[in-house]
Amino acid sequence: MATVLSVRDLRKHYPKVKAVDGVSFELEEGRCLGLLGPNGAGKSTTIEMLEGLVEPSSGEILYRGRPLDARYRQRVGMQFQATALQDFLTVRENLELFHALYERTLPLEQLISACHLEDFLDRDHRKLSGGQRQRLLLAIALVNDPDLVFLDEPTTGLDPQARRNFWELVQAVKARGTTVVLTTHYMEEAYLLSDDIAIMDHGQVIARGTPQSLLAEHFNDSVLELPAVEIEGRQIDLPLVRKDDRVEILSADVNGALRKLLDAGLSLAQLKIRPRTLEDLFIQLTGKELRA
Ligand SMILES: Nc1ncnc2c1ncn2[C@@H]1O[C@H](COP(=O)(O)OP(=O)(O)OP(=O)(O)O)[C@@H](O)[C@H]1O
Repeated sequence: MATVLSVRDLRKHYPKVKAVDGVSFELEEGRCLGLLGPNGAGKSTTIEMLEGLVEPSSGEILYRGRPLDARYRQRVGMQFQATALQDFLTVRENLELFHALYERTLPLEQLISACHLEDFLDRDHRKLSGGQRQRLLLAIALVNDPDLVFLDEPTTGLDPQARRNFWELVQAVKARGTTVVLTTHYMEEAYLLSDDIAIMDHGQVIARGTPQSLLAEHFNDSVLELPAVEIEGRQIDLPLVRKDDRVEILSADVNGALRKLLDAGLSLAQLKIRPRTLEDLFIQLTGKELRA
């Protein structure tokens, strides 16, 4: 597999904050890298430097072995914020505007059908729903048939159905072999779409790997969950974590934990057992809850 992006010791220091402070990674062709991290971790600044929009303080970014240049700008796709859309123009006119900026493009009708824009082509973009707007912004990101596409929190603010629909579109983009860099606050989204995950905090990458390898590396236990009322007032020789009206028990020996709960006379009718998730890993590594 060819390396699409090589990032070495990338930094962006502002007078009062080290927004990005020594990020290095390689991204292989056709893979999706999910950048995760709490607010202010440096994800957007990293993406903006990779997009060529923000000048790094130091470090190196190579695209297919060469520094970022005019050719790079023709070959990458960026999902802009809605502010990049032109007011008073329809969806089709906005698409045409971006279409005209590139030498190599996908036929507009193909983009319209891939991103399901048919029903509101003649509407002013300010009259679109959140999901429709994100689909338009994705279509614009794909207008130049990019080799590498950046999606910065593409589903923030969407309802669960619109988010799932958007994931299908991203999976279709991946199926074409396009390399993707994604930032997200949704762990389910990261798990589903990313081949590789980089968790950032304080401007640095603090964990990197496939979702499965990260979980295997950091956890050997499962989570047993019971309603708190089941446990109240009982002595149980297990590490318990109170979460609102539930209690979580972390155990690498599920059989042993179940025996102890039964010996203590608990009803296990409402017991849930789940494997560890990316959300658990995120909280363990950053000490922060996810943004709602
Ligand atoms: N132009 C700027 N001038 C000064 N500080 C900045 C600038 N841009 C970003 N920062 C700071 O750099 C840090 C990283 O910001 P960044 O937006 O990259 O984080 P993020 O991980 O994308 O956060 P969020 O999840 O909230 O979008 C923050 O402390 C932010 O306030």
